[in-house]
Amino acid sequence: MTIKSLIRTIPDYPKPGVQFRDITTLLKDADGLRQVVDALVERYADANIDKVVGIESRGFIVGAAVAYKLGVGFVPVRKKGKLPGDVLGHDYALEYGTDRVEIHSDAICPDETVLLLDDLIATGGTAEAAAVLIEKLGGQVLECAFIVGLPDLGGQQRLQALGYKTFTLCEFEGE
Ligand SMILES: O=P(O)(O)OC[C@H]1O[C@H](OP(=O)(O)OP(=O)(O)O)[C@H](O)[C@@H]1O
Ligand SMILES: Nc1ncnc2[nH]cnc12
Repeated sequence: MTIKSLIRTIPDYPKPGVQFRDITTLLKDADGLRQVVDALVERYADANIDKVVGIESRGFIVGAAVAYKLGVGFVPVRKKGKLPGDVLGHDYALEYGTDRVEIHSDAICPDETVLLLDDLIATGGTAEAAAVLIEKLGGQVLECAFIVGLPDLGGQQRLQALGYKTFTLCEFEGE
């Protein structure tokens, strides 16, 4: 089965009007999980990546697997107040609410090449906030990669307008 066909849609979650793209049905499928990790590892195998940054919480799952297979370290970007050390933070708006993400100040070294990974891009606010944090630490964002893109919500265009490259494994458009 394709990656897209393994993603379940839950209408009106967590708020009326939101079509929630649920990747747990993809992750629990051994072949689906393998397809996702292998496709991302193949894309970035020769890109000289130093770190993979994954965004809480769903970005941790695929981010850690990809970092392991690329043979590089994994860095979590977390929601506010969850990281124990000295942090940098950035506020952002969600499709349904607002939040703040943080990264450990010593997580990225200047000039490191970073792959930013998350499960899904909607408005792009979360990924933009994470990319800003990586750059504040001196890292270079090679690309922002996602399992799912929701082009109707404009996130990829938003990141591209800011100069970031984006990549998605599948998209849900007008559905
Ligand atoms: O492009 P955006 O509009 O910023 O939205 C995308 C973000 O929203 C979801 O995370 P959520 O904040 O729901 O947290 P979770 O992964 O812990 O469920 C998703 O996993 C992305 O991180
Ligand atoms: N429609 C959606 N489905 C799953 N996760 C999301 N995060 C933001 N919007 C989302």
